[in-house]
Amino acid sequence: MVSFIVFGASGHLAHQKTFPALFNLYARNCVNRQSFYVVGYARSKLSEPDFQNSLKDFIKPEQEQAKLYDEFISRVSYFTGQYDQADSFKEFNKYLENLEKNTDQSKGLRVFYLALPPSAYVSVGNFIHDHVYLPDGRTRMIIEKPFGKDYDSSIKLKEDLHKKWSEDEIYRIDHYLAKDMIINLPTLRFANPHSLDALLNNHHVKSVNISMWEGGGCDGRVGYYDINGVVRDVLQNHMSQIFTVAAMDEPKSESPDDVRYEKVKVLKATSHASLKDSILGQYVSGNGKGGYKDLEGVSKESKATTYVATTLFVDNERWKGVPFVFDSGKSLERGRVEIKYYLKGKESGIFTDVNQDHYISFSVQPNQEVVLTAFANKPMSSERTCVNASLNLNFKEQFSEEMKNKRDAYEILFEDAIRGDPTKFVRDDEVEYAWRIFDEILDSPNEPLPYPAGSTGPKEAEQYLKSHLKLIQ
Ligand SMILES: NC(=O)C1=CN([C@@H]2O[C@H](COP(=O)(O)OP(=O)(O)OC[C@H]3O[C@@H](n4cnc5c(N)ncnc54)[C@H](OP(=O)(O)O)[C@@H]3O)[C@@H](O)[C@H]2O)C=CC1
Ligand SMILES: O=C1O[C@H](COP(=O)(O)O)[C@@H](O)[C@H](O)[C@H]1O
Repeated sequence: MVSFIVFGASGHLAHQKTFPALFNLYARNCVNRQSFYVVGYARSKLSEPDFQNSLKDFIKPEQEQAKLYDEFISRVSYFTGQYDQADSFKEFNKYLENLEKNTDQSKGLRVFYLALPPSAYVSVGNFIHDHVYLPDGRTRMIIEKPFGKDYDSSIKLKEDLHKKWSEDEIYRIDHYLAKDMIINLPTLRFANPHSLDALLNNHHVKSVNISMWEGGGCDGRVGYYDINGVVRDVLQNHMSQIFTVAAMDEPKSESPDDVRYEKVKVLKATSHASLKDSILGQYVSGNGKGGYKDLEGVSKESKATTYVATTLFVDNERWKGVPFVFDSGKSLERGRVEIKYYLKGKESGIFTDVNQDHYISFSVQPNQEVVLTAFANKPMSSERTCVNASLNLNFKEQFSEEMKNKRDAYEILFEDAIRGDPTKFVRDDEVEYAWRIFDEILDSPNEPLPYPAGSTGPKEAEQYLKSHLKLIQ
């Protein structure tokens, strides 16, 4: 039997992401339906039917899933409790034992998911361990970013959690690790050593651009965003994770630890971001959209950064000398996430007269696509006429059947946590090294550079990207 317990069940994330993902797992038969129970836990005093009803607007079953939805909801219950009182957890243990009473309790698994502000993690983690913990690897705790607010606080959080929990019981979510293209990247690279991965090193690559552009602004999240900004929000976590998968060497095996060992090796060999070599910006009104400071609750003095461009180097054999340039922002022209490895031009031979910023790109969203741009001779031309061409692997076209059943990242991660596979979760040392890399640019004393909402970022970023990526055009 699996009991999946959602702390903070009354909140935004639980409704938006957690319960819909749990329903999908159930509907797709990815869990044993007969022995799967979901319990919402929060302080808000809600009756079970009221809580179940509150999920209706968020879970969107297909027409033919109506019966499954009712079945799923009948397995969702709700418990009102505190996060800082032992009595609540003692009561909760009785509640869970009662729920699990008709099953073989020596085989039961409890997965605790903390959709809570991080300030509650340690207290809740301690009480779970003291009062509702099952031994023998049958308890897992999933936590959400942010894992601290800088290097020092992340170490403290780790140490506090490790007083009771072993590392292999803690599952730190970074949902980017469960995006299609990121899951696919090791296969695309290491299963194709003579083609794709053969290109990905400092013999062929002159620079790498990891971009995470968001079309949306910070509406509805200013309380969180104003103290965190873009570096804490996405660069230290999602973009670092993309970076490690994009830069790592082939792991010795597919075991979670071998994979994460290679990712950590990259982070350890990586330089630290500096304020001197970064562009930090904040959106102002433009293109018919309001600016960051126009949002309710934002002070006119706010220095929160909503745009960043920065550059890192990896000091290892594969990547020595290749700049990894990151750029990310809110309220940009469009949303797109991609890794682009820019390829070197020819230095000798018969084609040195043509040069272009050719690249191999892995697009994470909105489309999942691998593109290799290259020169070709113009067809039907008897003379040598180099033109730009491209080789494309578009997931929607080549895997049309599979892409019809697209799964949300949370669904994939919950299934992995239930199965006990931590590969797509973040290990403690990954978090620490990533904080260390970005510590200097977390809180800049400088005024962020303005850029119009709906644009491509601060005007200074254009030149920055061009020169750091060594672009010709
Ligand atoms: N929302 C999102 O899309 C994402 C959120 N996250 C992370 O997930 C976690 C939860 O996010 P979200 O659901 O948006 O947060 P909410 O603000 O909605 O909080 C979730 C629940 O936690 C309880 N809560 C709120 N404030 C406190 C507090 N100060 N102390 C203890 N409990 C509190 C409330 O439940 P009650 O009072 O009923 O107990 C609330 O319903 C956060 O760590 C966030 O950073 C990560 C990625 C995306
Ligand atoms: O964690 C976060 O991620 C989202 C972007 O996730 P996506 O799956 O929609 O690309 C980001 O908008 C948000 O600010 C951040 O907290």
